[in-house]
Amino acid sequence: MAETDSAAQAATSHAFEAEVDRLLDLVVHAVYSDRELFLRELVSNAADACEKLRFEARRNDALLKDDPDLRITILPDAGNGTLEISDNGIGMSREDLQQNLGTIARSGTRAFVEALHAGEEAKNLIGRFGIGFYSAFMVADRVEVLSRRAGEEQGHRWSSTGSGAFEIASADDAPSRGTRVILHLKENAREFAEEHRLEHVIRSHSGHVPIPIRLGKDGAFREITDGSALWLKPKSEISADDYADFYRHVGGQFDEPSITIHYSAEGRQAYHVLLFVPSERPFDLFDPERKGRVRLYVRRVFITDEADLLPSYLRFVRGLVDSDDLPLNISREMLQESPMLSQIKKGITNRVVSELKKRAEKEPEGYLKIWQTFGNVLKEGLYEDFERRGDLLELARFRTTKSGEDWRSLKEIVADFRENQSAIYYVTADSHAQAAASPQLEGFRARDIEVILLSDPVDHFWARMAPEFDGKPFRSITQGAADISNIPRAAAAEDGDEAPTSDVATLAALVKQTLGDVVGEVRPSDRLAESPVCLVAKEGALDRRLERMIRRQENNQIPGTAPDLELNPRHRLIRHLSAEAAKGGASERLADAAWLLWDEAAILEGEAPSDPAAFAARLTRLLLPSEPQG
Ligand SMILES: Nc1ncnc2c1ncn2[C@@H]1O[C@H](COP(=O)(O)OP(=O)(O)OP(=O)(O)O)[C@@H](O)[C@H]1O
Repeated sequence: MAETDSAAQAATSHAFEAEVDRLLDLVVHAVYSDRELFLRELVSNAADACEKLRFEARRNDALLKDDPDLRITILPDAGNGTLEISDNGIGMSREDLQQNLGTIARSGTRAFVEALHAGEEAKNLIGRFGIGFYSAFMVADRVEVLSRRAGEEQGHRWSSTGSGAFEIASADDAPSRGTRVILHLKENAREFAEEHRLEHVIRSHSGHVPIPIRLGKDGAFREITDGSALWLKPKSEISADDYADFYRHVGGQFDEPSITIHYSAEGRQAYHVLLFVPSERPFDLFDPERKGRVRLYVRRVFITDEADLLPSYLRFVRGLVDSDDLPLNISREMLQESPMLSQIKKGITNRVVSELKKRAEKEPEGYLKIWQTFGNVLKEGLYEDFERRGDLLELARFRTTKSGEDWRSLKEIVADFRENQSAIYYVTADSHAQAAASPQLEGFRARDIEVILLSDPVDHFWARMAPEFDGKPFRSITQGAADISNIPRAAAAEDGDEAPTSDVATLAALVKQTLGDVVGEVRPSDRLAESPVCLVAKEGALDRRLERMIRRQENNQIPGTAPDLELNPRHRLIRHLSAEAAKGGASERLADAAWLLWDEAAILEGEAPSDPAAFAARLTRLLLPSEPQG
């Protein structure tokens, strides 16, 4: 047999991947008060290994063979200062050991390393991301892993002191199936060889792992947890702590769940659901893949956490679904097509959305925290899930020109509509401050019309698809003609005089003639109060800020659309220039002024003048006292 030849027998030494080495160096030296969490990580791995075996045994029950009862065993030895965590799960081959325990395969650990690069301190991060297997080195100065992959003849020993390298050798004392992780405890971590300490840690962090855990001493074993499925127990028997503990195991999270959703569906299909909305952002929330991690079980057998049971805008939800009806031998490919699974997806998506709505109604403050944490992910649903768009709009909370530090729902915004107001107005920008400083807001403020201030990148996308809420369309205030002239101005007394309409029309025509095709239309504005000018995207064109964002992404390869320029007839400058235009017609001075108005509007948008040299020359000409005549 190939495995028993002398090459395979030899011990080999391998360097840790550079990132692991760096990570271990930090872990070994970290003064981290919650280091007991190493046990949860190792128990979680052992449980996963048992669940993987159960999955593979669906097709090949010989794998379970003479040892069908899956279990995790914790074996302390205070005399020798060791602690062993063993399982009779899937086990690891030589290649598995080398690959899994020498590199960074795990997304949580990768996120940890990235945050370290970003300058955060290791001890603050361990609690937030977890570092999986490598956390063993918080309490051990040497770790041995003896493992035999289910169905393979040869077992192996992996060992390391956590600095630089690890060794792998063939080992006859490996378990007949599964893995033994042996920790040689550091002097200051001997407490983890004490039975009562271990029992406490297991109960408080791993009490609901769905594989039984037993604690051994002198050849005798005591069952600490029975591995029963928490999700199948009646709610009345489960405490908040039980749920939180299970959530951390199943979700790989370290916080408290903010919503727990536990129910069984009956009827056309029977399935059991235990889902959690976290209170903190999972580290992989903005992974480009945008995948969720809800686990799928079939009759208590873990099948996969890649079944995409929820739409990607709910990817922050953690937990599991256990189906009574799906066939146990379903392949991952068949899952994609399964109508039964689509029904489950629909059912649980509706349930999560309705639980969020319930929370929003019953506990608005708690809900607001959830929105602040996950709102920018939920908003992706506004353009991805048309069916539930109405529900998601109800869930949305916004900062507006009237909200101050508070957040407003669309229902509240519509309830406070001004007389004659027919649309929900919004402005998008790269930041909240920039949105709030938009000159286009002035006319809306003067009329006391509330405008939603949007500054998440995702806002540019959903808002422009112009959905409606409660029959009211959404309108960007930086786009199209403003239809607010029939809403009375609240601060009419403070307004200056308006330039005569015909004078403004003359000025507008002159500006258009001077600027030519760079500008769309030039017209008097309703939306301004303090600023003399502003730019507005054409109706039907892209919103200006979205266009700018897309142009930046495409390296300005796509042509922009010429925006309209609006003039504020109440502004002294426009009054003055209108009068001058009406009196004298075109002049070099008015041509300079036309271009400067255009540049001023761009500057108000946070853009640079299109031709800085020409801008500077015109400004200089205007600032110089006029040359004496004759
Ligand atoms: N007891 C074990 N039995 C079998 N394989 C194991 C065991 N412990 C660890 N492994 C393997 O080592 C890999 C790395 O483990 P580690 O704890 O670092 O991350 P992880 O468990 O994959 O992370 P995550 O919790 O994100 O799934 C595991 O994915 C698994 O393949």
